[in-house]
Amino acid sequence: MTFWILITHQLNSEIIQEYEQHMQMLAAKLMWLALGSLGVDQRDTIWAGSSAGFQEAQAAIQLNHYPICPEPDRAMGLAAHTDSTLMTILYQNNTAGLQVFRDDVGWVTVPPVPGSLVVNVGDLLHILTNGIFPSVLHRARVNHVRPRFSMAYLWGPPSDLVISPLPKLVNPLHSPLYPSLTWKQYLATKATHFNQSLSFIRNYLSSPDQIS
Ligand SMILES: O=C(O)CCC(=O)C(=O)O
Ligand SMILES: [Fe+2]
Repeated sequence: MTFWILITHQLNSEIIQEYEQHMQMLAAKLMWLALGSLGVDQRDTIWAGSSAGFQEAQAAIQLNHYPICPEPDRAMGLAAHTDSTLMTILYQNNTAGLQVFRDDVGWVTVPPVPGSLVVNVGDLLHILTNGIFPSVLHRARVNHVRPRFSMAYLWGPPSDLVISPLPKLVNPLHSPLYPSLTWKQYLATKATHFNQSLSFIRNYLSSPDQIS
């Protein structure tokens, strides 16, 4: 909580810059762990740069505040969505609220664990891995006892970089499910098609120029 107050009072402070630097390094590390587990290395991911640190990556920090709500069953803090990122690294204060959707059981609460961060796979990692790492549908609930805060580090590629299923993950048995497109194009699609965006672009495999 103290950390949050400091940040909100000094948005341009060194604290946020330092947090950003740590998140940048963590995101690169997590990206290699994810890609490495699929046998993808630096040769297959040219934009990672010579130091493999994804220096060209773009990121934003989103600060979320969910005030106490007298009727939490009649309100939603953040509606169900997937993130339009490669991945999102989320800090939540010690108040539960984040839920992820699991096909087999429905909405599941992600309990805040002190000192831990939550990593959400975003739509671009879903595309890049041809759906092997599916992006996660999630939402944030409110409660009537305590306010909730979260801080999302939204991490993605350079906005004009063309993203497509990694060639190494595509073969005659696993055809590419998504077309090539930039983050900018994907965000424009998301603005129109919301949670249907991934299935929408799947239908445009043969004519990516038409995506907007
Ligand atoms: O507040 C949360 O736990 C979720 C935030 C989130 O999903 C987002 O900022 O995209
Ligand atoms: Fe999110």
